[in-house]
Amino acid sequence: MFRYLRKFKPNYVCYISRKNFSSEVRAPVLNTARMFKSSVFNLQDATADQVKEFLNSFDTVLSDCDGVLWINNSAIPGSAEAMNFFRKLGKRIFYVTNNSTKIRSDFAVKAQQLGFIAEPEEILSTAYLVAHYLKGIGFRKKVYLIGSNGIGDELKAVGIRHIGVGPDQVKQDFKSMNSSDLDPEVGAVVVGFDEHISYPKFMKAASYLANEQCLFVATNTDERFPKSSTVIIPGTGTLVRAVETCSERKALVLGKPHDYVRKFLESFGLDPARTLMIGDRCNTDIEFGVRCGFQTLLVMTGVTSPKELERMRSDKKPPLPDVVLPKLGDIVTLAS
Ligand SMILES: C[C@H](OP(=O)(O)O)C(=O)O
Ligand SMILES: [Mg+2]
Repeated sequence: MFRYLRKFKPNYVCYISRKNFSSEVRAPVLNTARMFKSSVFNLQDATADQVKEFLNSFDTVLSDCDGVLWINNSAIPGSAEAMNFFRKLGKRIFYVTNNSTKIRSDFAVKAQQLGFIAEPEEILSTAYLVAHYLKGIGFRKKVYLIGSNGIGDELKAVGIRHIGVGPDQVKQDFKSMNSSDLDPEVGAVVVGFDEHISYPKFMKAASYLANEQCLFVATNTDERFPKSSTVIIPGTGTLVRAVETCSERKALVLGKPHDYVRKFLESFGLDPARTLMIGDRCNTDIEFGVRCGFQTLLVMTGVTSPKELERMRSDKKPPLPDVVLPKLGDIVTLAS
């Protein structure tokens, strides 16, 4: 069994065995990205040989979606070419997204329409993870869902009933809500992205969670969606933290950078040292890659701006990516 030693933080040295990328051992391994002798290495400064060696240093590509491949429904220029280029090189491809608004097959259709080669089985979305988790623990009750049909349909696909999708506006004096408004069969509250979020939904979620036996599961805690130029788009983390506050409970979060998605990926027998995690957000994508011992590539087309990265780098604020690129498509130009 191979064992690798790598300084992860100045006062933090730990080991990783090649096959185990448990978050208990947080040691990314020495790898080609390390050959650049510093983290946050801009691949645009690499020599042609270094780019070649980097491309030969991984067999599997896990790519985040929002902010790396597309923003909303517009592909980021060059990203489809890059992902299809990796596939042509024989790399295994997974799309690992904290987005919970679609079932896997709909994500695959969206990706194909934007020029990406993608199969449903290659999509790892948090809606699918929620259904996979509840089915895995033998959950038989009903879910009160703050979220979209993406989660609802994945739950239905594994035979789990749910209520709550869609608008739920304040009808009367909201303080007059009483237990007759609650469904006694509910045994879990799930929180994902919900454009119809409302005060009654917070009241219902908190009331169900007043029962300690009621499970509390969340898809992700991204603070914001990738920035548009002028407005801030609150992410799912906004909703999850609100329900945590009013319920005085902590959610089990299934998406990046947390344990459940890591454990799910372990079932594919990936070799951490030869896996590349590509992301636009350091506290989810890069953190996830570092926890798993993957190589990490940060692109500047989503949440993290060059200025923010510079600040993180000067503050030595982990997790820092191994390598960076302005946009994913640049890798094809560098390799040609
Ligand atoms: C931002 C996140 O998507 P991801 O960047 O993980 O694809 C989400 O849609 O909540
Ligand atoms: Mg993203």
